[in-house]
Amino acid sequence: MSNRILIVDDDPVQRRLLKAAAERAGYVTEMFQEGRSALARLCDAPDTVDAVVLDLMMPEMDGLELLAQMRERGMTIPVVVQTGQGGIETVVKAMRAGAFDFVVKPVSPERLALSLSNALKTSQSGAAPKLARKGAGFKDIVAASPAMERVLSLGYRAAASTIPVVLEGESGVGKEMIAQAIQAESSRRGKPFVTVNCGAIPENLVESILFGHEKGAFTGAADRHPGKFCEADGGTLFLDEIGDLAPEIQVKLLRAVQFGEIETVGARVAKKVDVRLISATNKDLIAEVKAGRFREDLYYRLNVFPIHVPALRKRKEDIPQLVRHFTQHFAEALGKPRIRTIAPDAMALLTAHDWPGNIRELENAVHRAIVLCDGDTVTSALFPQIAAQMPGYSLDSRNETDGATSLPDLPPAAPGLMASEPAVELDVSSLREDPAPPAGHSLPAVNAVTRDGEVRPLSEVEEELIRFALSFYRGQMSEVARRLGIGRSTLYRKLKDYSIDPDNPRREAA
Ligand SMILES: Nc1ncnc2c1ncn2[C@@H]1O[C@H](COP(=O)(O)OP(=O)(O)OP(=O)(O)O)[C@@H](O)[C@H]1O
Repeated sequence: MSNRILIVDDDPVQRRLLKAAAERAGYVTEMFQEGRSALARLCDAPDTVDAVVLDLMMPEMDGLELLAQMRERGMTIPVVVQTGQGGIETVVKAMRAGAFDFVVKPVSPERLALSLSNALKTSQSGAAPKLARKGAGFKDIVAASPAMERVLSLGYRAAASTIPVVLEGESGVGKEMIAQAIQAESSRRGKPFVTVNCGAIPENLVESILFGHEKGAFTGAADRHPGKFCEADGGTLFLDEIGDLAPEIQVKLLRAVQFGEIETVGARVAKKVDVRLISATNKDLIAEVKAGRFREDLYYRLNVFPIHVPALRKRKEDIPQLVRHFTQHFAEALGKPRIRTIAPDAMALLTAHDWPGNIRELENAVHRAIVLCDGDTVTSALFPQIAAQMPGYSLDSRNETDGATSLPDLPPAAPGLMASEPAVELDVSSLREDPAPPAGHSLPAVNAVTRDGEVRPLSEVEEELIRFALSFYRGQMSEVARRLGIGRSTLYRKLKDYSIDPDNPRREAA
């Protein structure tokens, strides 16, 4: 059956052009001249729409508003936004709001067809094929940074006993993965590892899900249910989002931890269980205790061995290894063994991004890129959402009709400093970082040669490199100095010499 595309544009001429182009590419179309009726249609039957082509500038509910409303309602239908020449700022906003791609008016039928086919490919590939999780040990955790080495070393120690552990850290940093590794490395390996997301269970069901219920214990309890504590008997219970647990359940949990016994709903006697507890939270638990939302006695019972898992932006050294790891995994999982190379501009972009969604976000971004990758190289053009969020990276509208979101424009053929670096062999796989960025996706590198083919003066190259490093490391002076291999005072002197404003390295200092 043909895919159905919603076209939302207030301009009747544009609507006709888009309809003709989409239908020529084999899609069924539905037309809307403003955002509100399109939203009503989407809310009515979202499953019957495969993609949306959305004009950003419309009266009343504009494209950005419609996009926000769709995301608020949890709709993941891919949206291709279209903008007029020079509307790049709005495009950046739209990409941040989750648009899949953007095109510039008047879009060519070929460009629209390519964008829609990419959008449909990603949405139809479904959820990420999960990495091997059950039984995964410390060896499966990718870590290159000293911060993660510390986490792993604490994890190994925790595995040597049954001490209650609390893993603290933002969502997506790998807390559950570490909990599994602790279990896999402990004497309980091979025993049940049961996960409960305390924040996701409706309040009235938490007690029976955790501690179980007898048949007929309450209306609707048609059968006996053992509960997660019983399921985990002999193994480990992983309590995710522990900070979301209601106060009445906290009391019962305290009893289970203190006495090793649980009270099943509707049962007359308590039951002994042998469960190792690992909890996780992305809240500041001590602040929750201070605010009276989390019991202090329970806090001290659970938090005997705290492990803080840092956010990915605080351990950027892990990013290249993670990118290679996920690339290899998804290339295999999606049957694309041809993908063996990561372009340096892609690696630079991914390393510079701050990853608010941490490793989960990185994993999803690489998954999406591998789905879209038709060649053998992962390029930065496969990460338009990330590029849109990067200060210093510009979405160059001139190349949009070529089907690519291009990154900073540089003299095309001149060999850059980075381009002269040798290929890097990946340690985790046979993947290779490509030393030469493909044409049109040039690295924001410093070129060694002028457009006339002559070597540039050292001072010019140095100045450009310092400006680039300041943007790349977001003005973190110690990091910039360390990476450039100079002292901080030398760096400050050079900023003065070259009149570089560290807060805005692309401009001249005042
Ligand atoms: N160091 C790592 N190496 C490889 N994969 C990782 C690593 N850390 C996390 N992941 C992957 O990232 C994803 C998110 O990890 P995980 O679910 O463990 O995070 P979390 O901190 O428990 O998140 P949440 O708080 O939202 O539950 C998983 O698919 C996991 O396999």
